[in-house]
Amino acid sequence: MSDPVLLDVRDGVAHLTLNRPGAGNPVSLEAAGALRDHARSLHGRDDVRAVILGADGPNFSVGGDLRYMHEAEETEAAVLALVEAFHDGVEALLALDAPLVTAVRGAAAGGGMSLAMIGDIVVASQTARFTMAYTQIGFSPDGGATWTLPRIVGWRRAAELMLLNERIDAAGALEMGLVTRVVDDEQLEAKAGEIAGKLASGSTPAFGAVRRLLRASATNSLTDQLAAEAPSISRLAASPDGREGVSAFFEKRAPAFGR
Ligand SMILES: CC(C)(COP(=O)(O)OP(=O)(O)OC[C@H]1O[C@@H](n2cnc3c(N)ncnc32)[C@H](O)[C@@H]1OP(=O)(O)O)[C@@H](O)C(=O)NCCC(=O)NCCSC(=O)/C=C1/CC=CC=CO1
Repeated sequence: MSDPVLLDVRDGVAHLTLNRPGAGNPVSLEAAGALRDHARSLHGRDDVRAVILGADGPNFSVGGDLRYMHEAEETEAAVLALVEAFHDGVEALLALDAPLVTAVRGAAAGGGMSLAMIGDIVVASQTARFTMAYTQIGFSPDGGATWTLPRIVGWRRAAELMLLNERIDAAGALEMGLVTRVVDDEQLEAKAGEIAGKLASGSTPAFGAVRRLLRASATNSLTDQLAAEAPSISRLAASPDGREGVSAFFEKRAPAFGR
């Protein structure tokens, strides 16, 4: 059987593609493991300066593979194994300096929605529809959704998404701030590629610092955050990219980062 998640690196951008289109790209044990392994393989690669996580077919992902969970003999152990593989993949993506663009068409349900939400930039097509889905089958969320969603849309709306499981269409997702860009269905890959391409020509260490600082801000006090920002900016200012950025400013040219 083909790889449930494809990886292709070209022009500084790693393309991760969920590849079970006929089944709606469920997060199966195989898919979670493949996502984790591919994400880990990107670590230490200087040629990866942005990542796009998208999906083949009409749906981004219907979420955790309910058939696997339903048929498991030891349900708790089986679901834990699946969630741990899934979470290892999420952690591996979050640990990269390279920013993450998620590209969503069709359904992003349960773990599929959680996965879409870890993008730094989330692009949706007109067909996108999001639902937390978990509690309607008696589950609690995973994939970091109880962390990301309150920070993206606020506690009140996050609670509603997780308790009522309403389907949010692309316009609703844009209005709520779940996504920042909605494009025609046939434009989705091009728009995600355009954004990732722009990010890939930027300063990857600076983007990595932004990702870490933003996440740390969720639990840091302002004093702690100031203490984290100071060594970060000073280290980056003295780095090759920082020096190039400032030189380019004075020379009135575009900076050439990380080459
Ligand atoms: C909103 C839907 C995602 C899409 O609705 P619709 O387009 O109307 O399609 P359907 O007719 O409902 O479904 C098409 C077929 O796909 C099967 N299917 C749908 N979801 C799943 C799934 N999650 N696992 C397995 N199979 C699924 C569905 O049975 C249909 O098959 P048949 O044609 O053979 O009948 C809608 O489908 C929907 O609401 N789906 C359920 C969403 C859901 O509950 N997802 C799981 C939430 S829990 C979770 O995500 C948990 C984890 C745990 C572990 C690790 C990782 C992630 O998450």
